[in-house]
Amino acid sequence: MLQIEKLSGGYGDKKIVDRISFGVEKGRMLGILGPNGSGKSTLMKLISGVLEPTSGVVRIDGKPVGDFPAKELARKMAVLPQLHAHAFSHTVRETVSLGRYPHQSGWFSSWSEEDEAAVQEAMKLMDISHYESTLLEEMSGGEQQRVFVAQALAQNAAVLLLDEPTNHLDINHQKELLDTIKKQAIEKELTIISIFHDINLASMYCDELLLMDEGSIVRKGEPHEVVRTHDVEAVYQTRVSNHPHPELPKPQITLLPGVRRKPAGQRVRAEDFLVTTEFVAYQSQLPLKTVSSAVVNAGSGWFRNFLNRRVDASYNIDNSFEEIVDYIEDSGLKATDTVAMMTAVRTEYAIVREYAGDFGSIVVAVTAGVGNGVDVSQAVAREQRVGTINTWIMVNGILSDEAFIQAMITATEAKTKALQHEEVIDPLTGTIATGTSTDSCLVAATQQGEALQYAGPITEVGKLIGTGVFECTVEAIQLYREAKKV
Ligand SMILES: Nc1ncnc2c1ncn2[C@@H]1O[C@H](COP(=O)(O)OP(=O)(O)OP(=O)(O)O)[C@@H](O)[C@H]1O
Repeated sequence: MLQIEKLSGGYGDKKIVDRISFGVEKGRMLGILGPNGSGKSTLMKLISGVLEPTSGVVRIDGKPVGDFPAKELARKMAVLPQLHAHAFSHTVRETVSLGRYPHQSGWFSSWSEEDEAAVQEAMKLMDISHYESTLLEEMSGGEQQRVFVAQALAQNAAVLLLDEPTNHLDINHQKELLDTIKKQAIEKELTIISIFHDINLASMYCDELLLMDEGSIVRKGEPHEVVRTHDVEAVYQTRVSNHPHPELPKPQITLLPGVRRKPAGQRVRAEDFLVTTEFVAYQSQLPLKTVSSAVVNAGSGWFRNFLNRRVDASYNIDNSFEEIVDYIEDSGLKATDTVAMMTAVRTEYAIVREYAGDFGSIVVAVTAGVGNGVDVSQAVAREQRVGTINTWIMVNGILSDEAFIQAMITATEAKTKALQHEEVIDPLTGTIATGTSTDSCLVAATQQGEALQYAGPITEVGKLIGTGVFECTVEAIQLYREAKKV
């Protein structure tokens, strides 16, 4: 393992790195993060011995690096520097072969099968074998970067120090390179320290991160301990937002631009909803932040078009997605900018109403078909049909993440209360229904105006959602029943 103890150093009298200590176990990868000039490269140079530390010690498996003869140290530790001395007029193969230098007693004279195998493997890993005879100056920046990483890998050292290995690489090659390095770390039990500018890549690939500022460690630990909004904002002096990776338990950050959307004074109004026999639709000037269980674009996102489309009760719901996307595009809208759900209920019976409060207002839109009522507490296998209750809540205000979730809960409770009020019965159990088997809910917000941190029934917006969804659902059920009688 690699141990760094109270390491300090810099350039002449200029102290850059100040008493830094940490350790990296075999098979693990540690990422160094920090703004420009924070001392990342200087720390790497102190670890690799390019710079003489003013104090502190670096140990490999307990032995101070100063005690290793130069060539032996090079067999233990490979370095990918930030800036490469351009070895022009060298071919790819020659450049990668330089990585074998520490393993040789005499220059090329002692080129062994082992050297050849290491070079071939490194070129294969970095996907540059086909460039073997190409001159470095004839390659792109990203291709050259892969050659230098191959050179470091060919060195077959147990410790790998990488200064921005993904520099110049496109996203696929960034992923390929880091996948390869990570795999090498695990399979060959390498110890890897790598500098990153991309916090998200570092979070995804590193077991541990170290956040530096002004030559010191601000925070060190697993990615979830380091990639935190507050620390990243303080160190990089920029606004960021932290969110989960869609597939991995690794936090990711998104930059929040300094130039914000102009508050265009946009307001969602009930009279701007289009209610026809074919659909209920709302088109917003600006995208609304939306959370929904729609058919198209479910989950969260920003959308301008909202569609609740009527389909026949016998509609085949297996291939509904593609069919509804075609329908959206045929209507002249962009599916990528549209949240769409469907219903077998007659959409002209939709209830759309506006409710005003001190903070602003909300618009509630409900279509309800209750022939398909389900008592959720007695869930049993049922035939799936498209008679549903679709509930939209559009908020003129800024909803926090909590508020989006609370708005959904409040709306669902209000819907259930409406079914109770209207004594909608689950035909299978004979008990009061709590919803239908295919209900959808959508909460959208302009993200302009007043900030609404919460949306439970204790809050003003929650009260409007509760009353609004209850009233609209009751009325929609009554209309549905009236229509059935005719
Ligand atoms: N050769 C040098 N001589 C004198 N000062 C240097 C030298 N190299 C770097 N410095 C100074 O040391 C400080 C830290 O530089 P370093 O390269 O370690 O930062 P870094 O975190 O790697 O930055 P970047 O993200 O820009 O690569 C900077 O203020 C820089 O000006």
